[in-house]
Amino acid sequence: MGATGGTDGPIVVVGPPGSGKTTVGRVLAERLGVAFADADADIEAGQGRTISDIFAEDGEDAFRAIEERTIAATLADHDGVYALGGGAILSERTRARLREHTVVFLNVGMAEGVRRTGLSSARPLLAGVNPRATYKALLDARLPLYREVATCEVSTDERTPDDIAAEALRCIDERHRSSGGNPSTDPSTVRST
Ligand SMILES: Nc1ncnc2c1ncn2[C@@H]1O[C@H](COP(=O)(O)OP(=O)(O)OP(=O)(O)O)[C@@H](O)[C@H]1O
Ligand SMILES: O=C(O)C1=C[C@@H](O)[C@@H](O)[C@H](O)C1
Ligand SMILES: [Mg+2]
Repeated sequence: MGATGGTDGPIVVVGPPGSGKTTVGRVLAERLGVAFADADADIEAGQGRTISDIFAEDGEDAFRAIEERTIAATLADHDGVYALGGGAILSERTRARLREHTVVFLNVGMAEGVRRTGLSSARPLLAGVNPRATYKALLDARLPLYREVATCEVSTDERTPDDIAAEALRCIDERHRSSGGNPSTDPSTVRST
């Protein structure tokens, strides 16, 4: 039985860097009284090094392989709220696994996403010379993939994490009622924007 009592496994939170997956995911878990897990944090703990170091030492492909394995293991044995890394949905195998789960897509506009992520070197993909152009390219490429896996889409611009979490919970409840508790029976995403 999953975190909302509807489906097995965790409620999964996806979205671009800075969309608030970690921040809102924690609020969602608190409201549901369940555990929170974060794929980026689990990868760093498992590897004993930062994501920036993994990218620098082993490259992005190696990071993606670790990420895919880490997520598969947690999807199978965690029942709380689970925030994925921003690029986790690039993996076709991960997207296929997410079909069995309730997935909240936190959307963010380019200006706000760039503002929230700043120039932090903790996000190696955005650490280049033109983070604005990089962020736009990333959003353009990934938006269809976030939407492919999403059960609910919630816009996060100009809203507090509490407000976003409440909207996500309303959407999840609505979906469970209309689909008899199984997100895979109705693939259409409910957009709460
Ligand atoms: N709704 C919001 N309004 C304003 N600021 C926010 C909101 N949600 C998150 N933030 C801020 O934006 C920054 C990024 O948030 P957070 O780390 O939760 O994003 P993330 O999606 O987990 O990013 P990443 O993909 O890098 O893990 C943080 O400084 C956080 O405090
Ligand atoms: O958007 C991305 O591709 C990434 C986002 C972060 O959450 C980390 O998983 C890593 O920096 C890669
Ligand atoms: Mg995060």
